[in-house]
Amino acid sequence: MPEPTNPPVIMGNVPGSYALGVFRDRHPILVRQVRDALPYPPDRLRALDRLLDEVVRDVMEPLPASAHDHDAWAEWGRGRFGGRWVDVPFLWGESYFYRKVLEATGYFGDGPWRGVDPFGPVKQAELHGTAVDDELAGLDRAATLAQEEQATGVLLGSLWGNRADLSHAITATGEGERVAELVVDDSALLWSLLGDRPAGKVCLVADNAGRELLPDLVLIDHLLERGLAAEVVLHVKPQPYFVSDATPADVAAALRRLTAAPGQAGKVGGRLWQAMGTGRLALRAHPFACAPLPYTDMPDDLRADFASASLTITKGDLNYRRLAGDRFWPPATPFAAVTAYFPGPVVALRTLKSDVLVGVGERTTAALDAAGRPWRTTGTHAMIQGRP
Ligand SMILES: O=P(O)(O)OC[C@H]1O[C@](O)(CO)[C@@H](O)[C@@H]1O
Repeated sequence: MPEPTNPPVIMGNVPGSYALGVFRDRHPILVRQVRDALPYPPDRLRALDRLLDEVVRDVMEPLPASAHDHDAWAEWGRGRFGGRWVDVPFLWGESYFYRKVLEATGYFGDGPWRGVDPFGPVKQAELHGTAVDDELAGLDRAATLAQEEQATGVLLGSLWGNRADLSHAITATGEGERVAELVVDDSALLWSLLGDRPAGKVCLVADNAGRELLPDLVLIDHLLERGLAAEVVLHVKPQPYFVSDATPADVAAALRRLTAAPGQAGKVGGRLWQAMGTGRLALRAHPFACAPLPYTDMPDDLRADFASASLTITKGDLNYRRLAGDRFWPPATPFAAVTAYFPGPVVALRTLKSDVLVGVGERTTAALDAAGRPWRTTGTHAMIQGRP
């Protein structure tokens, strides 16, 4: 398949655009929420106030020279510091924003706030909320279904779990009803990639913790239990990112939540706990997971990991943006062409929360546009999109 010519990168400064709204509206709210979420001391509060001022004045400052990753960001951000936040690529600017939040809270510092997740309180509230109780109880009902329905259920559970994203929730007006009909449905391809050959390694590149990670873990258990995967590597973020992105600590918390639950949920938790102990389920938190770069730029060790998998499943909108490239692709551009660089079969499970879209025919986009309600950035629509 010929390589498509790269269309323009999504920038933050397009008037009226989704990206501009994230910089202008969401980021200041988020800094204020972080400020109020934990009892920070005066120096951290001052640092958070400086960050708030920086995003409101819209002048991007570099990381302090003492930051452990100062040089990497200086290189990635060459020519950008001192300029406006909105004038950088959307993906780059959002990534840098979350890095600056961690700097302000002292996450990497030498003080007592080192390693304290600034988004911990919202993640914990979600994980221990009653919505999760209900969702876990649903696993008992699902266990009575026929095998094929169970498989569909765990896949759709993981897919729609992506709506539970606490960064999107900040400015979203209500949850918005989900539209059951998928924009793209390559689920048959996914099952055939898993079932038509001896079970191998599956990489699952996770997105959000809590209400998304729990159904991801249920999907992983399904793959291991049904012999569709011999081993699973669960990729998470090495540090807090995009509010609710899953870190190793969030995986541990989700597994504890599962094992403490009654019924099927507890059984799933017990099996996965054991799988972690034997290495059938491995955790990886590669630094590249928080880099402001698309997967085309992935380092060799990560490439080798994906290359050795019989399937990589990526979760969520941000991973989709990194997989396809955060660009204004004509929606009909084939997914297979855009992801040809990826070192193995890949399937993306995503609810649509940003402008990137490929592999969707003109008829479908026209019909969705004609329905007269926003669908590309609201998380109401979803897709399962892959290539062998
Ligand atoms: O949790 P997800 O599905 O990766 O979505 C995160 C999304 O939230 C945003 O930060 C804001 O909507 C998007 O830029 C991003 O793609």
